[in-house]
Amino acid sequence: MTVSQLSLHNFRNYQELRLETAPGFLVFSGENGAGKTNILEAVSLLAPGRGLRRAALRDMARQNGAGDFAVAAQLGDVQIGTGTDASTPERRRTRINEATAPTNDLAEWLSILWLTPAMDRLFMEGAAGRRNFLDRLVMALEPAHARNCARYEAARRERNRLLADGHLADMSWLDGLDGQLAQFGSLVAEARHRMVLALALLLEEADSSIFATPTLDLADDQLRSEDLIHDMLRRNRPADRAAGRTLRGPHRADLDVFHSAKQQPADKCSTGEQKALLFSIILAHADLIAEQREQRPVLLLDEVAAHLDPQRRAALFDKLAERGGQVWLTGTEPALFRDIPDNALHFEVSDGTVKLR
Ligand SMILES: Nc1ncnc2c1ncn2[C@@H]1O[C@H](COP(=O)(O)OP(=O)(O)OP(=O)(O)O)[C@@H](O)[C@H]1O
Repeated sequence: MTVSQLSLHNFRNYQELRLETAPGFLVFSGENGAGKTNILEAVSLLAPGRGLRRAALRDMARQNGAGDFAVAAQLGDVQIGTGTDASTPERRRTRINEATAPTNDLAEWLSILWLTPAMDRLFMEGAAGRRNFLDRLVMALEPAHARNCARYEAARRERNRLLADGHLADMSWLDGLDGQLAQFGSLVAEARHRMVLALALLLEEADSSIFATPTLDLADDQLRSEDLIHDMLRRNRPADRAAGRTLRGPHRADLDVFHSAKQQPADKCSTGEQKALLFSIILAHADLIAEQREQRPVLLLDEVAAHLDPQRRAALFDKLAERGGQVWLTGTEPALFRDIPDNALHFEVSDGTVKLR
């Protein structure tokens, strides 16, 4: 499935926009602040979660607009849409084929992944960013992962509240929450484990001549079965009570990435090498989606071309073209996309308007 039409209403610097798109490459160029990333962010909202900037919904609504916003897409004969109402700007609403639907159901329709300049620091910063990236990779493969993560998080929040309040007279409540954490935590951890194993197999065979090949590992990966998680939660109750929160569990998972050839952890690699590791992961993951979901991903690549030398840039375009799917690319200079396949659609973005070049 790919996006055949994108419509925006009061989203960031777009009052109204309707864009006819096609499978393959979609290139958006224009000067700084024109609204290129905003388009990619809009597409990223067609997946569960907070989108590629992880921004608050309120910030996405156009300033000086009515306070609401809408992003809608046509996927062949399927219509999906998400946004807010002016009366409830903090609440996201989603519609699939004109019927209200849980936002997590969006994962059933599109496998969306992105790389943004902010992700250049993915390996340097805390585990939360990598966990988020990991869960996106899993969700693009197994749509149910979005729902399982949400259920785990809801149970964890509730358990943390109980631990922080110290109202533990009703132990059966805590028992029930531990059961839920173990059940959904196990589904989350098993899905991450499956994806990392499958991706590692593809990465072993990947061509490492252009982009460095990583090996992947999951921290605390033994803690996967429902029974093990349940036992751990029971044993950790005194420590959790003292801390007022759940100290251990799948919410602390981390994705460890190593540069295979250099035998170095990713955070010790150069900026360019780190970016190359991310490209390798994204490309292998696109193959995994094709293999397991029999569809191609929608890739949102924000300003990736500018940071590659011409040879690597051309190699990236080739590799993406081989894989098919839909690739949304941004850059300030149209010249950056000279080596892109002929059938690409080039758009010029200027101050919240988009024109076909
Ligand atoms: N809620 C909003 N309402 C109106 N305008 C907004 C809103 N949020 C952001 N903007 C505007 O959108 C513009 C930024 O758009 P975007 O980040 O898409 O630019 P870009 O073309 O990707 O730029 P760059 O090349 O610098 O990355 C800025 O001018 C910003 O002020």
